[in-house]
Amino acid sequence: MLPNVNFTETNAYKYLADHYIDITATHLKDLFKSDNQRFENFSIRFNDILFDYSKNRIDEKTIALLIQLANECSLKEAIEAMFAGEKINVTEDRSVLHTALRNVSNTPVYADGKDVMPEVNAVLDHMKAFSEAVISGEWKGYTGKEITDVVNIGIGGSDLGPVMVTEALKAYKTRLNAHFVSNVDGTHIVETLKHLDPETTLFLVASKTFTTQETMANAHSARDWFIASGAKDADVAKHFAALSTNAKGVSAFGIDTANMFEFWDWVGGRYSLWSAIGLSISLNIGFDNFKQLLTGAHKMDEHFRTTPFEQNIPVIMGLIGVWYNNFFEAETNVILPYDQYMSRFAAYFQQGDMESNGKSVDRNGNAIEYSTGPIIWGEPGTNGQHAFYQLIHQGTKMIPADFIAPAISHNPLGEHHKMLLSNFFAQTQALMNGKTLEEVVAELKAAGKTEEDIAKIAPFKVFEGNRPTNSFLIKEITPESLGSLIAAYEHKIFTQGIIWNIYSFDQWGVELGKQLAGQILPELKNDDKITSHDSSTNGLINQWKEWK
Ligand SMILES: O=P(O)(O)OC[C@H]1O[C@H](O)[C@@H](O)[C@@H](O)[C@@H]1O
Repeated sequence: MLPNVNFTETNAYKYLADHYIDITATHLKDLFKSDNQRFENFSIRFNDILFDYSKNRIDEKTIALLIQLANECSLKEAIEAMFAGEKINVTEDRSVLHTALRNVSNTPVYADGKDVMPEVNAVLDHMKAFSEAVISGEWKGYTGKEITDVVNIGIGGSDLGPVMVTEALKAYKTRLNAHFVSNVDGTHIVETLKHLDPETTLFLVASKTFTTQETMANAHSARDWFIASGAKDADVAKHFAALSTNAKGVSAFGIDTANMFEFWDWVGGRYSLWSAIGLSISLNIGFDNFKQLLTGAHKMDEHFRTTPFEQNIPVIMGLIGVWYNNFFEAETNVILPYDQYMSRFAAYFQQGDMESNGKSVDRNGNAIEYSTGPIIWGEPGTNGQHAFYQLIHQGTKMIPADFIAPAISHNPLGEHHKMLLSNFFAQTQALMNGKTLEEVVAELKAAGKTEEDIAKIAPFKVFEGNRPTNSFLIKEITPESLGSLIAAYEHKIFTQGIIWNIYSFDQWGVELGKQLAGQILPELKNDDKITSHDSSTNGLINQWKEWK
């Protein structure tokens, strides 16, 4: 059972509300001035990850009260409930056990009274054998040629994780070329297939339910393209594999169940990259590296489960997020990887976080009166600096930012990495310190500007600073460190869901649009004028019918 506490009614919440007034009276740079141990006090080393949260609008009392809040909301018990396989996804009546998928310690994990580890390991063995056969070239296409290209067809959780990890770990690429098709827009699959050869292409149809419209449409089009090349139905087995929980659906599609990689309903879509959904990752970076990814995540799982909250990275991340979300009324959280390979990291956690905690009903089914999940966004640095950082530095909104950078680059080209990292360090410093009017005036004077010019321009050059950041400095982006980092973000989402008293593992909000699209699709198949909807929807459909 998950705890059921309205966090706004806890003692900690009341203390935090008072404490918030004190903190807002203090500038972040002054917090540094008054504590020369601030970095040591507010940073955590975990293997090759340094998590520095000292540039946040917090002091020791803030952290103590936030931890009291976590305790009053029984976070510890909730963590145990998840790891123990309790059905904490209540509205779908399911356990939440993505942690079992990466349980490299192999200790038993129970769902519905049954140890899931033998099944988990059997699928991993299958993935290993398949990946090795395809990568080595032992697995041949229907005309006897080796596979050169792998196309993952999936959407949402069956796409974003594999894409993000494959990109992030491109430095570990095998000889296979990776492609990802997700959008039902025909352009996506047409553009992908244009450059591929059916004789050397392997399709992975990735869908937990095996009913998702976009994925099924793309899988059928891929199959048609394959058959149109002269292949026979019997050849499909050599070129299509399925990653799914739905064996019946897979057989009905015509994929050999020997080529089906199974997972289970206790794996949420957006937490599924660790499951058979990760087969594209295993093909693209090799199974051993995939295993390292699991190992890194497992290490973070252990850290989350056993480390006191004061030293617990996901718990601290989650609580600081609550602090900004519910006291400072920050609406978003920007993720800024200073690593080109991690360009899809923010997009991945847009689903991870927003689909999990974008909820407005609490665990009692009552409408919520406080703010829940933040809007997640972001792009890799330094591109973001030349696009949207203006608003982060000088806009009217507070935007807590996560900076992530590897100490060692996979591409140590000249001075590039030093330049990149100088930007990372400088940005967090600039956001914290800002620049006062006096500093601006002094600078302009030194540059020889007249009093008149200075008066005209100075106010626009002032930076208030006091803008919070977390920094993750990672020794190197390896499968293991990436696995740990992803798991830390997953558990941050969990922590926040517990505090907000919401169910983080369902996603009913994606249903309504699907349902209405199902009603509209038949109306698009004839030329009849549509009058059954509101005037806007009718107008749009009828104009489309005129133009199509
Ligand atoms: O893997 P599937 O079943 O194709 O689902 C793909 C996606 O569908 C919906 O949008 C949601 O349920 C997502 O959480 C899910 O990731």
